[in-house]
Amino acid sequence: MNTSGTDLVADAPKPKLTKEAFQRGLRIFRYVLPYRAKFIVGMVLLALSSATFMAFPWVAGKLVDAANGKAFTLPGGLDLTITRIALLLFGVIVFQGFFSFGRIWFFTQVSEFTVRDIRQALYAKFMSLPVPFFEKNRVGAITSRITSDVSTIQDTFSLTLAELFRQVMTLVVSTVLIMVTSVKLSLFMLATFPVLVLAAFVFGRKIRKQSKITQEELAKTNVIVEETLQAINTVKAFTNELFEIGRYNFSLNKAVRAALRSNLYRGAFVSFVIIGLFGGIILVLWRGAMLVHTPISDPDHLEIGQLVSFIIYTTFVGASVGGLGEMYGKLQSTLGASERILEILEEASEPTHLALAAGQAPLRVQGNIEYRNVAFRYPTRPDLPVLQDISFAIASGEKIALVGPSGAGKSTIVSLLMQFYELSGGQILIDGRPIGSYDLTEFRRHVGIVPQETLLFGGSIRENIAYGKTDATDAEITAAARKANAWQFIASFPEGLDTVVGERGIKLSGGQRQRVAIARAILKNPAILILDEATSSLDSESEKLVQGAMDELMKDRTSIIIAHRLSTIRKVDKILVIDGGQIVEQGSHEELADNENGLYANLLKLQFELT
Ligand SMILES: Nc1ncnc2c1ncn2[C@@H]1O[C@H](COP(=O)(O)OP(=O)(O)OP(=O)(O)O)[C@@H](O)[C@H]1O
Repeated sequence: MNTSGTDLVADAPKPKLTKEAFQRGLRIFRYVLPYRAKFIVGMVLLALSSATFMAFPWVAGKLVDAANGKAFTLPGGLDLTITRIALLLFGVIVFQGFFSFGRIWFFTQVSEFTVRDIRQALYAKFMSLPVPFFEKNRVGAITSRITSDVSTIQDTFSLTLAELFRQVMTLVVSTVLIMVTSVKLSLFMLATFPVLVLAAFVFGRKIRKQSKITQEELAKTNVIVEETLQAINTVKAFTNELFEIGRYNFSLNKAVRAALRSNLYRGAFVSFVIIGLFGGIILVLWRGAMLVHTPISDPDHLEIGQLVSFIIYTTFVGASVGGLGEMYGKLQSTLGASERILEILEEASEPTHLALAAGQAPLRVQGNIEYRNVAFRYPTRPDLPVLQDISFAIASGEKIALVGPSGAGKSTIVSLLMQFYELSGGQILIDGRPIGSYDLTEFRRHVGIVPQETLLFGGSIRENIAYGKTDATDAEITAAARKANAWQFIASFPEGLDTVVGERGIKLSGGQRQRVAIARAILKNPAILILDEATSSLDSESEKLVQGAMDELMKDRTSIIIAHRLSTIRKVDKILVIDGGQIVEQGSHEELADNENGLYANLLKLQFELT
């Protein structure tokens, strides 16, 4: 029994084992269906190994009887000597070994394949869920679905189910066998021993709760240490050393008190197990010995061998009663885990698809964009209108810039074009058609994005550029890198395109990362382009290279630039000035700069002063 207080699944909520919870949780079994043949073989082997396990005490009892001078005669009339019975016993064990091997092998296959399928389904689901899902749920919580919840289920398929089956079978068969041996002694045993085991189990759970309290108290003292050491300057500056020492001592004493209390229970538990459980066995032994002592003619008389088997079966009964109690907790965790997994699998996906449907012609997009009275609130903050009445039009091949203070809504405007969110009002038209009427995957293929902060995936520069077109040839990748002004720095690395970047590789500078992102977008060759300028300033050399790459990228494409440095957008066709989720001014650079009281002219002045 686990009294150490380490309860691995304690943190996950556990549903009550109701019929509904059971039925809902059982739906996870549909992932086992493809492997049902293996599952059935595993079950048969499990039954066989349990049966041989159950035969062991019986044969062992016969061996004791044979030692006692009582021959063991098989139904065919064959007398078994001590050596033969010992060999039989050995045979039983060998069979059990083989059956157990087979059971583990088959159940492992079922659980590994099932869990692989569940993980695949979950990951595919994650990929297809809409962006708001990831804003409403913490990433940690989502990833624990695919890690710890799936592991819980794996344990169930590989161990818990088999254990459950074995415990039930052991309990039933042991009870029947001892009943056959001696009804009187069985009833006596069943009235005492399992009750003691159950009491021990309940006691054990209480102790685990107590140890958890101790751990929590100890964690609190650690928080004090961590906090104060991290902010040691603040502690010293406020001369609060004594105050912190007092706080720590108080918390530590609380932890010690909790630990003492928990160990008091633990000590009591250990002595309960020793006195109670072993006492129970002694009680049964005592009753059994009395029965052995009765004359053979007495209907209740027991042979010594029978008593030996009886005692072994009794420990089996005790172990399975305790085991079933533990199983209850495990089943709860499994149901909880499978419910959480199914919940995600049943979330609505975006209408994306991975491959082009047969016979479907590739979508053509000219790149005419029109926003008509677009209003928007983020699903996570429905009370806050982020965009109101946004209307503008861009003809194919035109370039516009969005400028405005931080938090005005510029990034939001472009993320709506990607259809990451549903509009709260108004319409977006592409080539005169509502954006929602396009096939989502096909449409996104025609929109390229160079984000503010380029996240490179761990891997080579080649892989990172080819992310824009996964089947690109080396020549295409090199050409894109050249156009993006990235070739110079890539060629300067000894490993060129194979240079590993990301967590385990070299770190590229901000300007270099952006040029990789631009090369990616060039490869993708989209009709519509979104450029989110980096806020952190680059040095002038790097900026010139990035700007040149952007100009190359924007050629012949409808482009929307989110600009933070106004110097970079003088050449655009139109500038939209956004403030508080609305378009407050629009026009060319000259027009806006001339309007002295306007926001744009003010922003321009501010930037000029700063530089
Ligand atoms: N995913 C989100 N969920 C909820 N609110 C958001 C989300 N993204 C942005 N917002 C809010 O929407 C408003 C507009 O943000 P947005 O990022 O569009 O501004 P921005 O003009 O692009 O700012 P910046 O120039 O600083 O990038 C802000 O109030 C912001 O807090």
